Amino acid sequence: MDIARRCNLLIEDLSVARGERVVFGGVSLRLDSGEIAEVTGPNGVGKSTLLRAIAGFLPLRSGRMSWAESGTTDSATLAERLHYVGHLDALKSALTVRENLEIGLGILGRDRLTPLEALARMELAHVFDLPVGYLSAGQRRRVALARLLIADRPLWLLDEPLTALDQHARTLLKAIVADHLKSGGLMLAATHEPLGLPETIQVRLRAI
Ligand SMILES: Nc1ncnc2c1ncn2[C@@H]1O[C@H](COP(=O)(O)OP(=O)(O)OP(=O)(O)O)[C@@H](O)[C@H]1O
Repeated sequence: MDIARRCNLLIEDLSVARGERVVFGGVSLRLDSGEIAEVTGPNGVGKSTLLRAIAGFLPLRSGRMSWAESGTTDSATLAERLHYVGHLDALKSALTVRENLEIGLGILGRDRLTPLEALARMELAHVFDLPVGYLSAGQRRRVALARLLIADRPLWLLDEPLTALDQHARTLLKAIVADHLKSGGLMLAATHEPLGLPETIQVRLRAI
């Protein structure tokens, strides 16, 4: 990512409903290039719902959301600027890791690392040609996270990114997140466990 490109995500007074029920309301947040926020709160309070709404998978009930960039003439939408990694890994078990990552290329485009380079960054190059169905839960998670490194998208939305990762993989993830933020990226994570990165903005959701 071009360090000269500055971006920000502005969320104002957001509320989202699932079915007839309003899950949360009054959520506001401003996130600028280089910043990370963690969304916390008890089970069922709406952390995943908030990330999915920002990703454009769920409609807003009320409130506003905007994305701004400077230093680029490309007027992409927010959906084209984000990576979303849900708590389900969205990998196809019958396909190899290589094939799964190559499908991602078609959807996300590629302008950063190759699939093999991205996998090597997550220290999993040796499983490149194995079917995903052969992998452990933590290895699957690492493959899903490797996708972040293939297409250069400034906003990362990660739902419970630490799930199934051992201590070493957590350290790898923290390093790629720190690099992303240093190069002007933004990240919003829904998590029960803090990632432990400095100056993290806290968004605490409360039951309504
Ligand atoms: N597809 C759905 N249809 C209707 N309600 C849903 C749906 N998915 C989730 N919900 C409800 O929305 C609320 C928020 O769920 P969400 O998954 O966002 O919570 P969460 O804070 O991420 O929880 P957890 O910590 O358990 O992951 C819950 O009450 C849940 O039952």
